[in-house]
Amino acid sequence: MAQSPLYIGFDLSTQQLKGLVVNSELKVEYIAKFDFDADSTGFPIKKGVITHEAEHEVFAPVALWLQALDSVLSSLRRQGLDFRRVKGISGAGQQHGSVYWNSEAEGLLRNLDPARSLEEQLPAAFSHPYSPNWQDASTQNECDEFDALLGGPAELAWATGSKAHHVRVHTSRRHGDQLLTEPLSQRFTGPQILRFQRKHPDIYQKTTRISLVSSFIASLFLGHIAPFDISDVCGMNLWNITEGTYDDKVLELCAGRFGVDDLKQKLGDVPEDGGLHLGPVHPYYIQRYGFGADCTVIPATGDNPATILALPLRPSDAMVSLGTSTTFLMSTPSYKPDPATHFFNHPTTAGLYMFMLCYKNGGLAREHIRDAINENLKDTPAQPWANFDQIALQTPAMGQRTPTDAMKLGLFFPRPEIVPNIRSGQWRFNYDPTTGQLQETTEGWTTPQDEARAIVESQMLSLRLRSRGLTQSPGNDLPAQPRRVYLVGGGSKNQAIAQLAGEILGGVEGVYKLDIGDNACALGAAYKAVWGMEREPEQTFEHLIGQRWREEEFIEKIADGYQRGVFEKYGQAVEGFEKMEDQVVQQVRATSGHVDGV
Ligand SMILES: Nc1ncnc2c1ncn2[C@@H]1O[C@H](COP(=O)(O)OP(=O)(O)O)[C@@H](O)[C@H]1O
Ligand SMILES: O=C(CO)[C@@H](O)[C@H](O)COP(=O)(O)O
Repeated sequence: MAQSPLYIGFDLSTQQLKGLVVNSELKVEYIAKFDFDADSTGFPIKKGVITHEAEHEVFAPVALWLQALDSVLSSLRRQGLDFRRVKGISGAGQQHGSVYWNSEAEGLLRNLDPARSLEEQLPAAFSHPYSPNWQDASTQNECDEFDALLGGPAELAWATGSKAHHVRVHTSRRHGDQLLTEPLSQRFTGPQILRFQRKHPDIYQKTTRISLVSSFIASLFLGHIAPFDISDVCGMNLWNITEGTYDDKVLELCAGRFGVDDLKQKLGDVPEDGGLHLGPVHPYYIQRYGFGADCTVIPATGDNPATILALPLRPSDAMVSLGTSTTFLMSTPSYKPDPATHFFNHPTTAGLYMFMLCYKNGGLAREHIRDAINENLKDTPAQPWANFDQIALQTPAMGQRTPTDAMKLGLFFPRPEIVPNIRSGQWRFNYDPTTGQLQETTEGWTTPQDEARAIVESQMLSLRLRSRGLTQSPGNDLPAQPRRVYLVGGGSKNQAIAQLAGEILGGVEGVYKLDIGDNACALGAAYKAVWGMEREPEQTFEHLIGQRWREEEFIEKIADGYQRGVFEKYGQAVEGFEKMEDQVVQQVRATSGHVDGV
């Protein structure tokens, strides 16, 4: 019997490259991983990047990724993958990073020699050997200019889906006698290109094309420079989402004296079809690894857009990625941009958008409280979350031991936060929902115990506050809420967090975790390749994946979602939470200068 075709999704993220192989039935057959810090040779990196403290620059050596790609392919071959079965390749790239190619690039890519590695052959193709990373914080001035250009952050968000992400003085905090500066990431590509153009005008001039990390992956497989993907291009602050074209005004600022036409050439066209056949895989891969000549390259997208492709996500579903940071993703037909959130084109489906919230304080902030509780109890169990979980579940909702108690609300940001854009710090409040009275105090708080529930509640209330305009009533007089909440990432293993996520965010059908855990974005990229290659004319991604999706094998229900009464009580808490955030932002503005809108 003929074996099923296979499809590879690559995930080129900050700290690793993964290759994940699925068959037409969406079942994972192989996974290979290259950890940049642990497995690379010859690069002075830490957590996948190089940091220049003085200028707040964070960047990655592009040659590192070349080394990683040959290594992942070799690893898949060692595992026994028959590359002749692979009919499609797609990928997921860390968002916002850019790669700068020179005039030699097309020739070098076209003439790749299978006897030599990518790392041996391609470094000469780059006009600049480094890719600015999404954690970079060197573009304060450029972000200010981007935000001011169209009238303000809200106008830039309306045009491009996001404001320029940056911070001002409020990132500084006192630690004893020292003034520590903790810049936030200014991660969108447009301001990065503007700074590059001004700082290295000669190199900018010699740059013939600019790739995103996603289109860079596709370019390596194609053997020529691939276009941007329709979703990932929205992470640049250069693409006008409603008009479906680059925004000329923003390009004018970004290109400076080199001119818009020149920049447009560097950026290239953006095809609308996320399943487009970009072309066959380059002979390098056929001869070196045994790919067939009929293997096709499909546009690679950003890692967050790829994550929503890891399942047939419906517009009323929500995904929460509980990693080092927290990201909240929804697919939605509504375009409602706001300076605190991000909108992207959906990676596969015209007429849909991806809504994203990206928080810096996720797992790390929860770990601080987990460790404080273990220390307080003088007990660090083998499962370090055991005490945190038990206490979080024993604590009543909003810490209200009796119905007349005040609700306990807090913000817990050991690192500067993106949502809201604010310096690091901790704030605790009591809130009386009957009078609307809010008071900054720790009265009635047992610290750190009460904080276990309070931090999870705080993180989930922030998600509910910012996504409520996108949810709808599922009918039967139920309040607006997601149909399902899907958890991915390291924190999705945590039963207590799952339960609180359901109580606060709702989800009429419950809270689920993906079997694939932390490989969701590589899986989404592989599914994109399946769809690109096997779709019928006009068949949507959701339809094709939905038909082949085997719920019982791929996901697990881990908690109830909507509970009448509890959800409504958290509705009152959202009001208090919003007030509290406003108050804290005002306070910080008064004491340390400018803060962006919440
Ligand atoms: N059982 C658990 N309960 C809560 N959080 C957990 C648990 N196991 C791992 N985590 C959290 O998962 C995070 C790492 O998730 P992961 O998705 O691997 O991260 P990354 O975003 O860096 O890829 C850590 O911050 C850790 O605190
Ligand atoms: O900046 C963002 C999203 O806007 C990050 O989510 C990057 O996309 C990096 O992803 P990882 O490498 O951490 O997966």
